Amino acid sequence: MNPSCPINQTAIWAQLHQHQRSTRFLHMRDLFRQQPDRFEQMHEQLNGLLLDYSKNRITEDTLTLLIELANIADVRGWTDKMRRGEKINVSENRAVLHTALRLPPQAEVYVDDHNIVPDIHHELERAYSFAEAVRCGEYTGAQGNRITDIINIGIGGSHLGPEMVTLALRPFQQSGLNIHYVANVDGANLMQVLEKVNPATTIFIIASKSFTTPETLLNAQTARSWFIQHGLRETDIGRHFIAITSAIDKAQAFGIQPEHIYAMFEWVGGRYSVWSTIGLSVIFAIGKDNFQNFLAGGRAMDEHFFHAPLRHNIPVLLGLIGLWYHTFYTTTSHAIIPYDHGLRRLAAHLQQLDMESNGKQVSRYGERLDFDTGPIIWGEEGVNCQHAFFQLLHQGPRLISSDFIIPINSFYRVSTQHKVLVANAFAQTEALMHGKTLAEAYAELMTLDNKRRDIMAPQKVFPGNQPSNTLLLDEINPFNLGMLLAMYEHKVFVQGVVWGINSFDQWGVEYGKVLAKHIEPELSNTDTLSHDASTNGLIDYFRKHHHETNPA
Ligand SMILES: O=P(O)(O)OC[C@H]1O[C@](O)(CO)[C@@H](O)[C@@H]1O
Repeated sequence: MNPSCPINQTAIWAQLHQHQRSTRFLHMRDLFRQQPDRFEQMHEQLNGLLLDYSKNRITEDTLTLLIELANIADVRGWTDKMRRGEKINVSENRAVLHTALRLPPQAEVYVDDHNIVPDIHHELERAYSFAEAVRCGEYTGAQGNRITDIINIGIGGSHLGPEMVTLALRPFQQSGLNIHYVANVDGANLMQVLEKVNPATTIFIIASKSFTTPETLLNAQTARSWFIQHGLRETDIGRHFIAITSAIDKAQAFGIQPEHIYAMFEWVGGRYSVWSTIGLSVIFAIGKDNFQNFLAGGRAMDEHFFHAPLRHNIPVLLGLIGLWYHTFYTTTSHAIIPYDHGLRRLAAHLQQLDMESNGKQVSRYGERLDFDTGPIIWGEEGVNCQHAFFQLLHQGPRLISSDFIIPINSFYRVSTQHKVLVANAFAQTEALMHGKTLAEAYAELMTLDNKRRDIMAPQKVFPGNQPSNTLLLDEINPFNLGMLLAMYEHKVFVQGVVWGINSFDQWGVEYGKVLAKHIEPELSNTDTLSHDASTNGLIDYFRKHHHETNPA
């Protein structure tokens, strides 16, 4: 698509709107009745991953139209541009090469005539060696102590991906190291971690691509002061503080020694960076072999995405089905429901991945898009969410799509419990799809008198027709997790391409940062305020009621 032919002015766009109007009263219950082999027709498999997308408000015609839309939007062409290293992040004039992070050492990808693959592997090998030296006790703290704790200080993409992967792969943790994450500038986050550790046995990773993110830098400075106040010397900082950044000079200015700086690359966005040395905390936890399996899983999904026909392409199908709801049904949200305790931070990671990428209403050419784009991503681990917000999914008035992510096997050898977990997940997708009719509700209430039945039956109706995708994984292991995360990255990419969005910048985050910089000194001084009445009132109230307390 180019500016002269926006996607919403194409014939296929109008056809999809027409198709939505003519099919919107179809109930999935009937679609399953009419098409007994619906599961056979509407599932895909890749290695240890199965996607069942049959519980969606779609027919074969819907898919044909959506694939046509993907072709018109040139999803294939944009994918090729991305993997070849063309600067598709036009607003920042950058290539977008998180897929290169997953390539084997012998591959070649060029940015400005420079093959970046050896650089990637050089940095990863440095990270593997350092983590191994720490894990085996060869690298010690400044006072000769064995390292026991790693604290990753970073926010957004420099936090969410690494934390989520570390939690998810807990059973694969090889070291006795405790891995902590500090993201929030709320001092409570850092302090609650620091009170658990000994500075002489702790390594701080300052993870910041830009090395300018105020929250991260303030946390890093506070950690450094705490380190000195707790018995270590200024000269010991070099042994306990390391950085991952693309701003090497800034990390050095902070006092980090060059041999402890791991390079990040300009052509990878924060929310796509867990595959790079930003994943160092993960490497500390699970070691080189497991991390390489994680990369291999991502690469397997890349190969599938690059080569499988669109009709059988897992990220393409997920992207198009999501777009069908968000744009043509104008739904506003999509839930992520992993039935796995280890994946409890998956929704948080995907929130950033999806909403920071596609939460936009202007095209990559600067034109206003007058259709609905990126959804609100939210979610919680199953089954906890069943006892929290599932009521609204089952009987609330809104159409809300969701992804159920379910491992078939648990690492913890608790089959009996695991079957209960999985049965709950399957039951939810069935209930959401099938619902319960008024007649069925009346039939269930035979023992009540008629008056009571008339009151109760409507309350027991489940409209159903609530769409869901189910993703089954053999188990949550590094390879499968790699496939899963890369799958979501490509899903977001497909949607961004069709909507005509640049999914790789994040200007929306900048404005709030600028205003915070203005307000921060105003909280301490007595200058006259010139904001709106609400903001003035809040600052004024804070000034009157805040008690100054800082560490000695
Ligand atoms: O790694 P950095 O540069 O500190 O940035 C952290 C995060 O801040 C953002 O720019 C905005 O939230 C994210 O895109 C990024 O992941």
